[in-house]
Amino acid sequence: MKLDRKEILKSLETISVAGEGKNMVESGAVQNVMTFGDEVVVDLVLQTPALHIKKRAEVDVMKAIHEHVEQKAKVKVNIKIESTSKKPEIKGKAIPGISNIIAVASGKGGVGKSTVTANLAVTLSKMGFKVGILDADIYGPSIPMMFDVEASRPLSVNVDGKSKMKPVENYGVKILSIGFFTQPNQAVIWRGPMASKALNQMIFDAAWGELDFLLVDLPPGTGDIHLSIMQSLPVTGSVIVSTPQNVALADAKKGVAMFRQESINVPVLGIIENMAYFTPEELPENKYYIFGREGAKNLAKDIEAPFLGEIPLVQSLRESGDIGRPAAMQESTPLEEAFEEITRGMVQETVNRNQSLPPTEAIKITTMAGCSAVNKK
Ligand SMILES: Nc1ncnc2c1ncn2[C@@H]1O[C@H](COP(=O)(O)OP(=O)(O)OP(=O)(O)O)[C@@H](O)[C@H]1O
Repeated sequence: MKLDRKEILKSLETISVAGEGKNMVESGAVQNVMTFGDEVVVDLVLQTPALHIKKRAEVDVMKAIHEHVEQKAKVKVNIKIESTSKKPEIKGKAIPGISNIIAVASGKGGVGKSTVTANLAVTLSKMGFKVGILDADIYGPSIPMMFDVEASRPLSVNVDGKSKMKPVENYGVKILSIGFFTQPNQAVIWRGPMASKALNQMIFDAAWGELDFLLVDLPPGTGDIHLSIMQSLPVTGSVIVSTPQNVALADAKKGVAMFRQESINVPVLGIIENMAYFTPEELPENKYYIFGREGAKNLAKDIEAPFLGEIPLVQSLRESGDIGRPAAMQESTPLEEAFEEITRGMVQETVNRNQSLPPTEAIKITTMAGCSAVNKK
């Protein structure tokens, strides 16, 4: 069997890379096509490290050649990532010692963003990562309660002759929250610039030490405060929490649009579906889809973002939040497993995203993703 290179190129003109209008040949994504007997090697250059786009490009190339040229051709696709000026760039000053800053956002309030943040943090810590949470929810900082440190206050420490805030620590997670600086029950009304200043201090004037992940629990919505955080902090990526309900999904979509707008350009590492279904503790097999079914999963598909997983609505998750001991700490439970799967996905997406960053950071985190806790399935 001899394969014709021109025919192969013609077949590749029928497909495009996800997110690009032009066909693969015209857009320059196809760099080279080589044939050896019944073998074809296609070299592709993509501008995004997103795993699902790479996978889709590979499958599309194979399909096009099998359908239009030769069904039995052995197709090999080599993919190289070459970032252009459009690539997500990290803005703001790098913070020494902090490898990845992940913004957790929701769009709508009350969908469980803080609950998810707290459980992602303890899961990352159990996996061996060094983790911090910056609770930036100026309207209702709930992280101190979820970690049972409401009465604590950050101490001042001296670092290289400068006085810095030492984060409060519990369950292996370092925490700074806007809630530490307000009285309980005091309504916090911060104007955008004031809140940004306080947040900047909690990041740049704090002694976080070495962190693999700093999770930022954002306020709900897509307001000024989000814009200033995104533009002043070197945010690696964002994670969006939504329930399957339409009103929550519409707001989650706005959140995604905010992260993807040109002036912000923070990659969306994934969508998490919270309160996916209700399960009574005594009847764990029963699932009631009270907010609708798979809404956030479908949203992820629509906007071509990874779906990281779902968390059911269970009473123990609410209770553990209220008593200040995140549910994912309880071993061998379905909730622990669900959070582990989601966390592994988030780490993997961070690794993928970091392929377009300077090697030091990417290598560091890639090595850790190989650790047994992260790979455990
Ligand atoms: N999967 C779940 N099952 C049961 N209860 C949950 C679940 N997720 C969250 N909750 C509860 O719902 C309430 C709201 O959750 P949480 O404070 O995490 O939401 P949020 O999105 O951070 O809210 P906001 O940012 O608007 O303050 C809390 O009481 C929490 O315990």
